Amino acid sequence: MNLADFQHEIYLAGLDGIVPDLPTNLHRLEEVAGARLTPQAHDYVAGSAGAERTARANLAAFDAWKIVPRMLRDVAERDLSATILGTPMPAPIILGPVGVLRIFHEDGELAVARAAKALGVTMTLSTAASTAMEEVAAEAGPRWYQLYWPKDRDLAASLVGRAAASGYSTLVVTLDTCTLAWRPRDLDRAYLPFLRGIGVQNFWSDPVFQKAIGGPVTDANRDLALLHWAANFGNPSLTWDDLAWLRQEWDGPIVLKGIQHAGDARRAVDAGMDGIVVSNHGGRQVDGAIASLDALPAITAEAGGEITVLFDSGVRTGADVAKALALGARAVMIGRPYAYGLGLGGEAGVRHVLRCLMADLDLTLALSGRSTLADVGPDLVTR
Ligand SMILES: Cc1cc2nc3c(=O)[nH]c(=O)nc-3n(C[C@H](O)[C@H](O)[C@H](O)COP(=O)(O)O)c2cc1C
Ligand SMILES: O=C(O)C(=O)c1ccccc1
Repeated sequence: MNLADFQHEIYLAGLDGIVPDLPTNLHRLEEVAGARLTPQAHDYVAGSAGAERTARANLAAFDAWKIVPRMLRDVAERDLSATILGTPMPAPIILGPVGVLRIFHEDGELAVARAAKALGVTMTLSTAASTAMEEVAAEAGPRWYQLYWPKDRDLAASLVGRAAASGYSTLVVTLDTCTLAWRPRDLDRAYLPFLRGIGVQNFWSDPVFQKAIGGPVTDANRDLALLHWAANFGNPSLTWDDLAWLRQEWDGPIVLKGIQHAGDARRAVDAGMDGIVVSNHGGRQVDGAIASLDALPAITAEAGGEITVLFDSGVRTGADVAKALALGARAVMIGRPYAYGLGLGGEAGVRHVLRCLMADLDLTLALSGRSTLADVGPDLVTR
């Protein structure tokens, strides 16, 4: 696959008067989605914590870094493929974990799995998925599993055991959401999809969970199931010491998602972790927190040589990906853009988003004189 092919396809279709169904500028997807999603679902995905200052800062941080292109470097043959934690990728772009995808489209996680598989892109399935992990696995290509570590250790063990058994190769443990933040848009609508029983499928289908509530979830015990879910979902008492237990439960790579401080990156190395995602959850957790891109340089300086550093929060364009790579990330995760793509166009909408971002990245790097990821380093950018 030539990553820039998508650009040629769009221009060729244009000769027949066919223009793309969705905007190719992924910043614009949010506006378009505003007109098409339910107001609750749109506010849920577009919204962030507090006054949404960190969400805005995440985007603005990319504006502060500028790419410095180089010329005459023979960029005719290009290859942006990478192997990240043993997973081969056509480009250093991963679908990050986004829960409750059925609020955007009836095919939810299955549509995302099909789109990702068609392009050989890795998807990360959320613990808060609206489709059970085994069902998603049956349709998915390369896949990672994101753990929201529940209070009950047996339940945690069961979730990760099921993920391993159904072929999820890397465990992504999200640390920044041991409880949901103050999110005014959701509060003002009294909207939480999980309270409506969406995003609980990995629990409903779990044998340890079912045992705790005395059997499979039915209309009769649904309220009990939701209470048990709510009591278990977040685990604010976790500490770094708990990672030793998880390390024993999971044979493959473990990635800690939500790191923003170089000291925590160091602790991840010390705890025997394989990777980290420098992320602030898209500004959905601590409003007023540092922009995720601004946290990246100190973290890669501290631990980039010892642990695989991934990045998310604010990635919308090929230039954004290039900047994160230049500042030391090995790959990026995307979140909101593919949720909008799903809501607007189902499987084809997710494919559109991925092809836009991969083609844009390829063209950005080529026009900057870089044909492989090995050519991308700190000298690509300046402030
Ligand atoms: C609607 C929505 C749901 C999310 N659900 C999860 C989740 O279940 N698990 C998780 O680790 N992160 C979740 N995230 C965070 C994303 O993985 C990612 O960190 C974030 O979207 C990055 O910010 P951006 O989309 O603005 O680039 C969610 C984000 C959104 C927008
Ligand atoms: O909304 C979120 O950001 C999120 O991570 C989440 C948390 C719980 C269930 C579903 C998604």
